[in-house]
Amino acid sequence: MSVLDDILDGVRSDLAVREKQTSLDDLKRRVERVPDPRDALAVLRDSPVSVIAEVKRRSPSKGSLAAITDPAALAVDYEAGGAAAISVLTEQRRFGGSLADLDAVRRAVDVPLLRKDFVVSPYQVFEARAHGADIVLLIVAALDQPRLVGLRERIESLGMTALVEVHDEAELDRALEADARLLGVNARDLRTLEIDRGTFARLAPRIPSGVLKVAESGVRGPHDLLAYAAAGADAVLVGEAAVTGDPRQTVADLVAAGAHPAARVGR
Ligand SMILES: O=C(O)c1ccccc1NCC(=O)[C@H](O)[C@H](O)COP(=O)(O)O
Repeated sequence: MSVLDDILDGVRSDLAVREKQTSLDDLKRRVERVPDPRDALAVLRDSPVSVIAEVKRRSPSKGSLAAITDPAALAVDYEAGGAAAISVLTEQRRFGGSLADLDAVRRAVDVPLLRKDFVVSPYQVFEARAHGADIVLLIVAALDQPRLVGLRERIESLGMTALVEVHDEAELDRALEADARLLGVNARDLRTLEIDRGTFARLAPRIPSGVLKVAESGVRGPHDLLAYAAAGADAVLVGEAAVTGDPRQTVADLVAAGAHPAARVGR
């Protein structure tokens, strides 16, 4: 069984428990009391290369990354550093995240929030909206095509934006067929956990110009952002480097690199 399959098994078990605790109707009622989602596409388009910083406690590839006792304080640092959006990992078993983290971050910052999880059901989309997310991750490798399309439509019908994540050419074709408007290319192979930073440059030429491109994973510092930018990235998603260093400074350095004229080369 691959790491991704193992994660998905756990996600489905945990989801079944939550569905028993809170009905879909209750979730929908909660959604009605939550302010409208932010226009994440407009925000991400606002600077040459935007930075999405991630609240990431641990990971299957690295184990524990940082003792994040206060996710809200971390998010405030990210926002102060200039992050255009913040990604909150809500998967519990392998990443140590939770919807409580999403709530805490939502209360603390105003930038768009990404619910970063392994979404397989409309219930999780309603959860994301009820807990203040503006963007929801859809991982193509975790979904068959009808489900991918259905979830993307559900996310957009609730006013949110779908970040559709791919890792290879076949997944990219499926994402485009599903009308993805915000597309993430993950350098990390979720089945083997290997990182290949060349993945973005390989796939980017096949992505239509109207689609916003996010380079995910493996960003260690400004040099990686500039390399992704040169290959056409509109935004980068950074987790490990942000939580293991000085979060505010790390993000500020990336934001400065993303705003530099050199970041425009190749775009
Ligand atoms: O991070 C992992 O080990 C991982 C393993 C299996 C599935 C997903 C995983 N990570 C999710 C991500 O895509 C990253 O958290 C995100 O792109 C940031 O990556 P990084 O900057 O390399 O921490």
